[in-house]
Amino acid sequence: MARSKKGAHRGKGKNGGRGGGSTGDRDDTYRSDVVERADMHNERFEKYYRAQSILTDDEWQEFMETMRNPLPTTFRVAGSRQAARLLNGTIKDTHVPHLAGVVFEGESVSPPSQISWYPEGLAWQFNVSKKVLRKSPEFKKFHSFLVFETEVGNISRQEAVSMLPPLFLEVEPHHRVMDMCAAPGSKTAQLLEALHAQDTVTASSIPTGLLIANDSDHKRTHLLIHQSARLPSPALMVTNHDASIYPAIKIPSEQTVFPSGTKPRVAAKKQYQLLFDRILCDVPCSGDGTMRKNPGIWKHWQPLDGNGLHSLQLRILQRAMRMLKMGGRIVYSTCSMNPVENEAVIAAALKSIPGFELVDMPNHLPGLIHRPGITTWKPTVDRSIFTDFATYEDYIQSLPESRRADSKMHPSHWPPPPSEAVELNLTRCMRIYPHLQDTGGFFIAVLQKKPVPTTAGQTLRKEPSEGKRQASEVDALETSEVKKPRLSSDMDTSADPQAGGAPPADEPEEALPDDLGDEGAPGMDVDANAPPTPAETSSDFRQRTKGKGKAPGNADPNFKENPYTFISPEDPIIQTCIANLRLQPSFPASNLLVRNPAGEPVRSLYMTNALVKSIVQHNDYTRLRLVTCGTKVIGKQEASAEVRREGGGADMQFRVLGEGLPVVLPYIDPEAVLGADITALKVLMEGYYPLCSGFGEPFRSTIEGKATGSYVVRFQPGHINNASLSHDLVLPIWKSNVSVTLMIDKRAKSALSLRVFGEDITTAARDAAQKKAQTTPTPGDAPVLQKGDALLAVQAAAGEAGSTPAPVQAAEEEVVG
Ligand SMILES: C[S@@+](CC[C@H](N)C(=O)[O-])C[C@H]1O[C@@H](n2cnc3c(N)ncnc32)[C@H](O)[C@@H]1O
Repeated sequence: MARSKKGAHRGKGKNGGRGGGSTGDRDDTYRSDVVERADMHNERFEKYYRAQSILTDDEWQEFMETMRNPLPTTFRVAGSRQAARLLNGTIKDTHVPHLAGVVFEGESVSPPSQISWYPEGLAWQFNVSKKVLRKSPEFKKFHSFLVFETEVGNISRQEAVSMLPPLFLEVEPHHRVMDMCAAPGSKTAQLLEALHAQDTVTASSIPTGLLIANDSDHKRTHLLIHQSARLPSPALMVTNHDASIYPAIKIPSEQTVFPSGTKPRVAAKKQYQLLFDRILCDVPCSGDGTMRKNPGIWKHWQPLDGNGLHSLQLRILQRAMRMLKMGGRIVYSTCSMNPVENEAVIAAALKSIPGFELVDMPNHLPGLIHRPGITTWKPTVDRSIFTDFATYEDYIQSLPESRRADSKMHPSHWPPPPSEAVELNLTRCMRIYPHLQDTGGFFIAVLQKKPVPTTAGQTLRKEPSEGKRQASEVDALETSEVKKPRLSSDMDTSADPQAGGAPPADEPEEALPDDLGDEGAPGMDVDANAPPTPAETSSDFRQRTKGKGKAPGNADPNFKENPYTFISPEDPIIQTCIANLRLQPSFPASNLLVRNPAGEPVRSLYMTNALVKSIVQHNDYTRLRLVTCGTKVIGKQEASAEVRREGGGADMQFRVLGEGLPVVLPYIDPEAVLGADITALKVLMEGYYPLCSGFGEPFRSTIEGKATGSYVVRFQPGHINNASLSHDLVLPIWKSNVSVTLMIDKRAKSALSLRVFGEDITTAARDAAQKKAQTTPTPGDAPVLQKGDALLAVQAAAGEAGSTPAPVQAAEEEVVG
């Protein structure tokens, strides 16, 4: 077996809670090494939640019983909407009918079913044992399909409730979106998909909006990069900050949307603070809603974790509120059922920053069953679940004076007085309990920033500022004044200018000062668009035109990422790329950047949209702690020895990368895209370097007539034997002297092969099968597979590349978990 079925279980994540965890998702913080059912008890848990009266006595048993049952397997068809629809069609019309009527050991097994509330039926669930997945040929095959499509990012294995928050944000392609606590990134992927709603099956759109995915854990930001590589986006930035003190981001006036009536004095300023239309606060929490997936929590759960996280959760939400545009929306979510992490945070945030309201969205997702937020609760002041103090004052009075200052409890742990709770509309929050729809436990609140009416027809024109710097938010001129949060000393952020401390009540709105000294616009204004002079070397030219997203001063010396350097469109290498790749004049060449200390286009070119470029150019990337931005589109192809011998290579250095092709495709001259059919695709699948002479006509003549280099091929829909290509497929190839290579990752190739040909016909699969045949162990003595072996195991599972029993089990644990 790949891992032990028994053993100790870690009970707490980072940051004192689910900090590293997430509902579902590929997240190992609370690895669910199996806990015996008999051990699924925790007196403190029961006592605490009984005291909260969140459920009736009748429901309590059902709730507790469901908490002890394993979760169904759930997944979401991911990627751009059109592509997702196609794959969903395959699941619905091909896989599910095959799985209907399966009988295993005398019992019928239900096929996957669509999650009723997920839009367009793109999310699924099924509840079958590992034994069925292993032994039933039909389910084994379906499982292989899931493993492959998960590997290449077309399917996201995600807990059902974890899919909810992005659906309540209703992101549109022009929105400026912030995901405050984003790693590992399953919700980030959903937000990106919404930003890319205009994508087609083959081509990506370039949204005018923006998604910043942030996480305070540097290592985990790399999970975000991995996750988002599945939907390459020029509109993405990944940052590494403590969300509760997220810095103000500057944007120039041309990226600012001025509401009508903006004072000329304000509009004339050069820089403003970027405000967001949508912010997700999926905050670190104690995670007791994930107990079904992470049964180790049973052993360690205690309510002081929730008490301890409350302050951080509140500060993150308050920071989000200060970065929101008027009319903008925040979704606050946790996978905890504890009111101290939920309604208490919402109530304290609403009280500390006026001008916000909870949005009532009970029927937003028809079919979703949830309960209203609660208006009163009983925090415990110690581990023994002492919940008898009705107010903070009662509690603090009970302490000897000498201990009061050390208390970890805050007034905001307690519920507001009943009339205030009604005023705050806390019942508009949404609570999801496991027994309602066989899910994990979850909490969601949707907040909106509203204009604050003052006298007839007028609104307050007060803006929050970034501490002493008076950074204002011109996008939201008509917002409320922001009061200093009523937090106790350890939560008070006003001393930190980046934490958004509140301005004096009468501070007028101000744009950021034009003269930012060390943070002014970087070097692109140095005649960057003048073409290279005849005397100038490429390198000189680059020095002159460099537009690094880095400014001196204010920089964070501990931030070690490479700088971001925008390359001038006139750069000789860019010009060569444009010519060789046949990119049309509309190609946004000025949005290409490189990431290396020298700022030279030596390996990969990334593409951003205009807004991301603007942010990179107007902010010190070390202050932003920018881990990545945009998406890789063009990469250097080392010329083969053969090409170099022939004197070639210099002109052929760059090619469109497979991952960047959807972004670049709309700009490639259609005449330059080669046409082919499913037969040519089969040849390219079956060999690493098939000879040009091995293709049928007309593709053979087309490709034989081409010089060495990078090309893009559009495969038309069609059928051969049992294989079927139902839609256009566009892929990059590399033509050498006499052969051709499909330039996609071997896992993507295998997934594609399974989808189109019904089996893995790739060379990698054949090689793997051969290798396995030579080393097949005797049953019972099988090797433990590593993560990267999963594909191999899947081939075995699907019976397509030899079969050994143990690796199949390993693959199951990768996906079914
Ligand atoms: C519940 S998880 C987020 C899950 C994520 N939204 C998803 O759907 O994949 C909470 C995340 O918050 C991060 N985190 C903890 N404290 C933070 C802070 N102060 N600022 C930003 N992120 C923080 C943790 O590293 C963790 O990745």
